[in-house]
Amino acid sequence: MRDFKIAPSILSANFACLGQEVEDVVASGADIIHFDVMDNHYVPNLTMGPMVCEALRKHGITAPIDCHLMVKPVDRLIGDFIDAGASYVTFHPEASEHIDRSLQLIRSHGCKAGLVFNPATPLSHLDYVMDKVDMILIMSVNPGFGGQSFIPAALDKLREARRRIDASGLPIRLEVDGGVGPDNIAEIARAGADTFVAGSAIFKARNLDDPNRYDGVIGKMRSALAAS
Ligand SMILES: O=C(CO)[C@@H](O)[C@H](O)COP(=O)(O)O
Repeated sequence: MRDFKIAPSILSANFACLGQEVEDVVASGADIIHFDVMDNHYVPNLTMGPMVCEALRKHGITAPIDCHLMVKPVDRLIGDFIDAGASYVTFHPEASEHIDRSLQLIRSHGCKAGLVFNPATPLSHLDYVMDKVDMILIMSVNPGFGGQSFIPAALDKLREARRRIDASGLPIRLEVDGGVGPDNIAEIARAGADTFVAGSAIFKARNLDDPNRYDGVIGKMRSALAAS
């Protein structure tokens, strides 16, 4: 069985008590915290910056934080997020003038680097940089908002990304983001994903017996993965 990771997207958390929300979701079994950064320019929404990432680290969060930068241009912010405690920094090929340079910049700070593919962005951007990525993120919705429906064409793209990763022999994670939940996670895993971002599916499904826990929904996702 692949080493599956579940990464709640805090875009759907209660921002009024974000530190507690992240603590709760980690205590409920989350592996990675997915941190969506939107600039109201590359995508039509505005969310959080490096200060929020730093605040989570100061709050005591030690889980990996996966910063998905939906910002353009991206290079100037990379160092700020790494200084703030990011474990992964991923960005969109459309947001960098020099993709190879941006990937190297991330790795040069000792951070893991990733490229993100919108539904209509071809995987050919990987052609000459496979050895410089630690993560490939396939968007299964158009970026900018939580709560959208999974775009089925992402399954073919995941299969193609998995083929490229296996052919490379490199330890690259294959992440999927958008419309993922307990009902479709098995099919998505069979297409090749190993890292699953889920925002609304997790944060809208607190345990009925304890509003500070999300074990129920995370457990359902793990069971579906185990049976996939
Ligand atoms: O990056 C994004 C949206 O741009 C995602 O991380 C969403 O936050 C996923 O939300 P759900 O589709 O799981 O509600």
